[in-house]
Amino acid sequence: MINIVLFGKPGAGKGTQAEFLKEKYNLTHLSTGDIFRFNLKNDTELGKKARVFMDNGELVPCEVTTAMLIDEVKKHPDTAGFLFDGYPRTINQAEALDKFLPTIGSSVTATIALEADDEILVARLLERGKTSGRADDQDEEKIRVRYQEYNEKTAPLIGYYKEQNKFHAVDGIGTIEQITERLTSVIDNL
Ligand SMILES: Nc1ncnc2c1ncn2[C@@H]1O[C@H](COP(=O)(O)OP(=O)(O)O)[C@@H](O)[C@H]1O
Repeated sequence: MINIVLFGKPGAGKGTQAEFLKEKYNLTHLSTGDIFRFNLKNDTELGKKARVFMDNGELVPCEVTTAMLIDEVKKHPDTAGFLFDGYPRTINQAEALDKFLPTIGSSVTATIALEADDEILVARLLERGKTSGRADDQDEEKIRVRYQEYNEKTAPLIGYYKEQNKFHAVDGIGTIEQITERLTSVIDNL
């Protein structure tokens, strides 16, 4: 089983690249952002718990997110592997994943970060906000909160995975195809 964690700031292109990578490597794509948005749209209990945080650009509490993620993983017992997109986003979540995966005889294979400058990313998000309907993409203030959340809570994961020799970085600026190629070459050399 191969488990890849796609890592990057909001707007870095995780979702776009995940679409290609899941096909190429036959992986199950789990995007916590997408799962939350699905629950918001359908007004489920989970959606109700997540809405305030998401709308403000804050992280949803870890217990809620981790329970949801584990539920999703368990739905795919026969998969060739997972492509985690948007999870883990805190050290607490990374530890939870490292504790959970061995219970299904697995572990994180590698973390790949898509890197890009904040200015480029904020512009991308505002552009996406024009069509995505996402409340958190339409307001520069909320985007700023997401970057703050990233810097405070998510960035420390770089050190966490470096210590395990599982961290790889890829330049996230270029055409979609170029970036897919860069990611593919990292995965092929794992
Ligand atoms: N692992 C997570 N832990 C807590 N909250 C999360 C997590 N993943 C997604 N969310 C919530 O869903 C929102 C949107 O997620 P996503 O689409 O992945 O964001 P982005 O485009 O900012 O990377 C986040 O701002 C957060 O509120």
